[in-house]
Amino acid sequence: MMDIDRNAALSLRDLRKSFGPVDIIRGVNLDVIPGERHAIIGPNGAGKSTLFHLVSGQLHASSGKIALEGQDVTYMSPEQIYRRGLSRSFQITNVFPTLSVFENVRCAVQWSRGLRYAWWSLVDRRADITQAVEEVLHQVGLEDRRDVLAGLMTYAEQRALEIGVAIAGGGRVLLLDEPMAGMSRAESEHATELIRRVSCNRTLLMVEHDMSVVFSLADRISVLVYGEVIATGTPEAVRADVRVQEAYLGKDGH
Ligand SMILES: Nc1ncnc2c1ncn2[C@@H]1O[C@H](COP(=O)(O)OP(=O)(O)OP(=O)(O)O)[C@@H](O)[C@H]1O
Repeated sequence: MMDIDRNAALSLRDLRKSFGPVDIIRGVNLDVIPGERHAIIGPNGAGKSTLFHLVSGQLHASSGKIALEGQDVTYMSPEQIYRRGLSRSFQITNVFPTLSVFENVRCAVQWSRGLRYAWWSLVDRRADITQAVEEVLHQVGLEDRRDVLAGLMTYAEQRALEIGVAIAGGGRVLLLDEPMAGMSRAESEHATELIRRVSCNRTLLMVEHDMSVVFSLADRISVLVYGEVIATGTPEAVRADVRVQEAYLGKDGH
């Protein structure tokens, strides 16, 4: 087995995951370059979510290796991986509906700094935390919504907040799982710009079904089919790849 790439933001080597007798991830090798926006595409059931769960520690690999910035994290817990600089969002909206936008982000900032048990009243006075929260709200364009209860916002705004919650921990590597799911065309164009902005000084790994978003946002794309990466490359290279066309993109000009 080739060793991990210590210079990669994320390096996966011969990664495998089976559920009982069924092999779902079947020997994935992938190096995500620091600072790039990398998208994973593939048909339903290809294993994209499973791969994300492995990288973020929600699931453990059957075999193989995962390194985050050169450190082996293969069998670490989600919290340990998070503390080493990996933040993720989920397909399912993951915000507290009865807290305000500001409070949602504050919880995330606080938690990432290990202040879970501090008194709220004291936390209120922590100017550095307030400043960090405001910076996140600015990045995700929700400054004007800071006092609104999260549950009362539109779905697209909740997804933006969810990205805010993900980046609030200050992770250098950001995993986004289908950030455009359920959005209208206009909403997903807006969200694309948001993701472009928040990924400026981070490494982004995203799973996304919306091909126009993937092809406009990603520096590189990996195509996962039946648990194997069949191609990795620039959008142009992936679009031109005959195996990708056969296996996935079809001939309808995606
Ligand atoms: N906990 C589990 N136990 C058994 N099988 C599972 C489990 N989780 C996922 N699978 C199976 O693994 C396969 C890959 O699922 P996964 O959700 O990773 O695919 P995906 O590429 O994310 O699909 P989609 O694009 O539809 O979200 C599916 O056949 C699924 O049924």
